[in-house]
Amino acid sequence: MSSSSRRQPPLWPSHIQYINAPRYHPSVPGPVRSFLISGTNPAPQKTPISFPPTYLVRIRYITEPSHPARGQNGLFAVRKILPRSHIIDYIGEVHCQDRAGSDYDLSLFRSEDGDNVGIDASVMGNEARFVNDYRGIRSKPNAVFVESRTSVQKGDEILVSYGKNWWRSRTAQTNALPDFA
Ligand SMILES: C[S@@+](CC[C@H](N)C(=O)[O-])C[C@H]1O[C@@H](n2cnc3c(N)ncnc32)[C@H](O)[C@@H]1O
Repeated sequence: MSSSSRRQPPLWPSHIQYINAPRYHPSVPGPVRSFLISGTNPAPQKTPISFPPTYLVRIRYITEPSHPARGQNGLFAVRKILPRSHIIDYIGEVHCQDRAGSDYDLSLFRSEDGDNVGIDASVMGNEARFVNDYRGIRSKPNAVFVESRTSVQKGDEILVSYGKNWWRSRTAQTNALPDFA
């Protein structure tokens, strides 16, 4: 199945576009885009990079009363995931804008020219956009945005740390959770 024909997964929200490869916002300068697409090669790559589907996780609606993201979705393991496994790529819209209001925006890097490059999955993305932060759920994350840190058991929710700054900028949630600085 080609990357463009892959179907969206169960429970995918109808108002969010499901994508299999990053999209580039016009705010991303050409050299930054070339770097991201083809490493150090400045020549734009004609064929977009496609990312393989994941068979390790699925989206699940959270109903547990004690879960701080109850009424939202989370990403859960469908089989045991060994330490250091690649779980899923975080795909979304690559941009160089201030998107402080987005809860789905990851900072990628700062370019030599000072562009802050982010990847925002608020309006388009893949299953990775449903990864929750571990706070209030487990004592520590079981994954990082680079590689799996510990083994993950079948049925476990995939949990990362969004970082203290992310939570500090959202004071309402921070007040509700105990273990922030
Ligand atoms: C990237 S989204 C994660 C997916 C989200 N649960 C959903 O269904 O779209 C980030 C949002 O999830 C919620 N969230 C994630 N981790 C949380 C946690 N530990 N406690 C409370 N809310 C959390 C917050 O509403 C946050 O703004």
